[in-house]
Amino acid sequence: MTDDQLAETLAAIRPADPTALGAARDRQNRLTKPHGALGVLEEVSIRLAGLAGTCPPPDPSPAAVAVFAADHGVHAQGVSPWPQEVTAQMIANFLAGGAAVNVLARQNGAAVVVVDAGVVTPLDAMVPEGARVPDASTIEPGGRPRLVERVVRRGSDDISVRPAMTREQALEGLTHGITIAGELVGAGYRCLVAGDMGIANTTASAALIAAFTGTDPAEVTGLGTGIDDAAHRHKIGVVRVALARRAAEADSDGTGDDPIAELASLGGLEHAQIAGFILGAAAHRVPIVLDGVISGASTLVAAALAPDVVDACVAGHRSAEPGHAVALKHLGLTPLVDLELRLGEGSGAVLALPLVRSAVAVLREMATFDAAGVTEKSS
Ligand SMILES: Cc1cc2ncn([C@H]3O[C@H](COP(=O)(O)O)[C@@H](O)[C@H]3O)c2cc1C
Ligand SMILES: O=C(O)c1cccnc1
Repeated sequence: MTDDQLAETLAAIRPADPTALGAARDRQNRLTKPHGALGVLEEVSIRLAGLAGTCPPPDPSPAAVAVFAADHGVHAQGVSPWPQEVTAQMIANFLAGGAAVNVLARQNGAAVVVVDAGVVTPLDAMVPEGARVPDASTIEPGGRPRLVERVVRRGSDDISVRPAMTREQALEGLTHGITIAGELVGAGYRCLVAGDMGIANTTASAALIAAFTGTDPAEVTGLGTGIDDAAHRHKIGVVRVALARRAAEADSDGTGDDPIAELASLGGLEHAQIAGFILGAAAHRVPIVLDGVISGASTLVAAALAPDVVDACVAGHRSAEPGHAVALKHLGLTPLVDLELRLGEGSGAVLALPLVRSAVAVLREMATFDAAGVTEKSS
């Protein structure tokens, strides 16, 4: 069942439409500005035209941010200075509207849905009355944040000791993410944002990025929520141990070329759902704005399953985590802003939403030289 849904989604992901891409490039060059003067905004508008298959593309609005939350067994290795229960406490904060992503989403007109993908701490007493909804199709623009429960298991295993989850659990997570993207698109959202919450998830992200890009753990493992030098060295060592364990596992079971096995072994429950969410958005040809190192790592998984998924992605920002830049380079994506953020939750992506809309508005609304009667340069 889940295999079928994944196969169907992967089959639906197609490259950018070359005719719409060409039309958007041509139109950008006829707008009343020097060629290329709007820089990366031009690239974004062309990318979204290719995704929509029409030039100009539709306004990427309204937007919805799905914050996927889960806990990580590798937390036991002392890779984060924060206690694990902060993951659940932050879910309560998201639902009460008090987290950074809530403030930024309110300001930028994005709806927020929180997904429990596998948090260890029981949420019951922390969830406000009426906040739980059965699925994401009822999330309203301008409405209060809601919680959707898609718990595959309560917390992943410690990746430095054993696989984070089984292949079936990784598949189940991917499928939930695909389904949630479909529900939001069905509800009328025309731009999706993937956010994350999970204490210790920068460790699993570093492991995925090292594995998918072949980069040394020292280059992709960062300070996360803020650790000192000794803890950082230890964290790099933990990622190294996880990669060595995975390499031995792949040697013995022959899964070295299987992105789902890689995800199951080194990732987290939220990485699985975020990767599915990205695949789902791409299958529906709706833009997906990426946040920091967690969504970067998840996009590597998605791109290994369906390389054309990248044509649906916009890199909202570049996080201070070093692995993020490595992931973006591997994917060929240029981040829109670099504000030295290192938060996650979808915060950097939500900040970039006005820029994504501006990119499209320019292509839709600017006058051409012909229409405005402006003389073009002579050579
Ligand atoms: C209060 C608080 C709010 C957060 N919001 C996002 N994160 C971010 O930090 C965590 C990853 O960093 P590490 O791997 O170092 O634990 C994730 O939960 C991520 O979403 C937060 C972390 C904290 C402490
Ligand atoms: O890159 C991110 O999004 C990030 C960085 C540090 C901690 N949590 C998330």
